[in-house]
Amino acid sequence: MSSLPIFLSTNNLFNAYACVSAFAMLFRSIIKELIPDKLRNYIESKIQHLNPFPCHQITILIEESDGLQKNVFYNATETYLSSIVTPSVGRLKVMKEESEDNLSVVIDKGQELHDAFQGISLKWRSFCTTNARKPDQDEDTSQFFSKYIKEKLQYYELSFHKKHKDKVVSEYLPYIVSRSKAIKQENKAVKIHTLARKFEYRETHEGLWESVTMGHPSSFDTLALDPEMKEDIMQDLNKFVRRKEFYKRVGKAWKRGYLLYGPPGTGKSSLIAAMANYLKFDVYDLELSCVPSDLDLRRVLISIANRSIIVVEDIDCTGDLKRDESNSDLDRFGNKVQKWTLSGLLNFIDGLWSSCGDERVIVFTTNYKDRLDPALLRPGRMDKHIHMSYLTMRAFDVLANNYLGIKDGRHQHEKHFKEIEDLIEKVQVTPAEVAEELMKSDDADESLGGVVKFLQKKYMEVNEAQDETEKKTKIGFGDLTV
Ligand SMILES: Nc1ncnc2c1ncn2[C@@H]1O[C@H](COP(=O)(O)OP(=O)(O)OP(=O)(O)O)[C@@H](O)[C@H]1O
Ligand SMILES: [Mg+2]
Repeated sequence: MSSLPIFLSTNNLFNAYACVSAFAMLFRSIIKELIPDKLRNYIESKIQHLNPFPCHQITILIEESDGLQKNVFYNATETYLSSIVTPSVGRLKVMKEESEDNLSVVIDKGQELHDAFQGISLKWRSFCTTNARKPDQDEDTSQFFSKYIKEKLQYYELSFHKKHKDKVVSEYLPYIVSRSKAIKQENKAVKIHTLARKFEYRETHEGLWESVTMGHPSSFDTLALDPEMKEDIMQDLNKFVRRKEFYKRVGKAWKRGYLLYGPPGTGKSSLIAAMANYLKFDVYDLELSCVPSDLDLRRVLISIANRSIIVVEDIDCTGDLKRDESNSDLDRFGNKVQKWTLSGLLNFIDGLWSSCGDERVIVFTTNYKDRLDPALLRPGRMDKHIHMSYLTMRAFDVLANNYLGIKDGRHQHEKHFKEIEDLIEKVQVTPAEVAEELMKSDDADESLGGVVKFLQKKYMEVNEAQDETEKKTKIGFGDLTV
């Protein structure tokens, strides 16, 4: 007797609610026609209070497209949701974009996901609706399928308590956009671009650059540099990328120039790769000898994307850097053509053209800083000069860890590390040379022994060279005194 009324009352309750809602809608449309706005708002607010089941929830729809244009916020939502997927989601879809490193996992249609933002509970649901029907007998199948795709609508529903509407719209939704950008950036595969061969012959004005995935494994962890120097470079890069507003305020183009100088094999190119991997910026390897004129140089530099590293390697060897207006060449038809000039390049670094493009890092490398035109070295031209020097003991620790997995060599391999420490300051060896020795064996002791022998040999060579010079000087004096 007692269970029946409860069952009925639940049913009745819903029926009653439906009736009240229908009546409220009808009543609202009548008063809309007949009653002035102010009075109408008042009556409507009273009706809301009369509603026995006030709806506290609000739902936002995020559709994949409006039928014609793609909704970029839908993509942002998809990326964001894939980063907060929990084990409670029963069905997932896996996708991968060509330009990205990682797989992205998105929730499948009909699935729910819960999120929290500044204490607000949010519920997400994924939907996919299709106007499923069979093609008519006389209907062209290709037309049917293109129509079918248009009629397939994917969307997300976001529900939350209506009192949080303002916060969700003004803070949570923009947060999704910025998070999705950051996630895309983290997953992005860094590319290296080189000037297309065709460019040399001026046959094309499009596709100036060709690119491949860089795949260089160098990182700040694997770079054998003194820790303070590493930290300083990383801090400098961090400061640069977050100072958009600062650059705008002080009226400077948002870019940063680095000059890396030092002997071959000290890690200049490795540092560039580490910077690119750290910032997730593409690298544009600018081979200046392929650039026929200042006009082309401008064209090439303008076509470089933002958030990139422009690299000019071995700038001291790049054509006739010191020649300027007289710098001309013959094209394949024998005509005299003006080549790019140093002033053209400098104009792009800090002249009027420098403000084309945002968030760009420009790196010049050289083995011989003293051979560079003073105009390039002038204070303020390249923001940071980084000396890549011969190997120090602290940098060797990084190599030993990279190549042999030795974390604390002074305890594990005390004898060898002591010998290396004694010798390394007395000779000039590059990280590249020592890395070569460390690759010779998988056995740590054998490898370290090889490094010791290599350093001893270098030390003997230094001593012999010194003896030789001293001998020559003595003979010289002898000759003089005779
Ligand atoms: N500082 C370093 N840290 C880690 N590995 C290094 C370092 N320097 C050199 N190496 C190793 O030596 C190889 C050559 O280094 P890299 O090409 O970066 O030198 P470079 O200074 O650019 O030389 P070059 O002046 O000839 O262009 C690298 O592939 C890397 O294996
Ligand atoms: Mg190099």
